[in-house]
Amino acid sequence: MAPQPLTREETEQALAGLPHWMTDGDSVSRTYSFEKHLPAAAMVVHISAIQEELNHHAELTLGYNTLAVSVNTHSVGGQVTELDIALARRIEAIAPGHGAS
Ligand SMILES: C[C@H](O)[C@H](O)[C@H]1CNC2=NC(N)=NC(=O)C2=N1
Repeated sequence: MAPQPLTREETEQALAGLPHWMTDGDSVSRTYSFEKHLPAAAMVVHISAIQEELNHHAELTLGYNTLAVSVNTHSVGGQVTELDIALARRIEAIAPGHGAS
């Protein structure tokens, strides 16, 4: 069954439990900072493994010591669904282990 798009209010409620994540109404996103480049790159690989497990994939933009994550659900026309929130929660859970802040 196709996931149901969340309203903006539902999205903001869900993000209340995910500090530093934000929404523009069409996606949820967060930018992480690192001390160095390689830990940021390693977190990309770790996120990629989670994404394959969930079959849900974010846009990941790797900078020198930053990693920007942005995700929405393509199958419902690029809206936010619980699948995006679930991925954001999984990413948040691994972030401290990569020294991301
Ligand atoms: C065929 C495959 O299941 C789909 O393309 C998956 C893969 N990853 C995905 N990722 C995201 N963000 N949205 C999707 O709708 C989506 N669909």
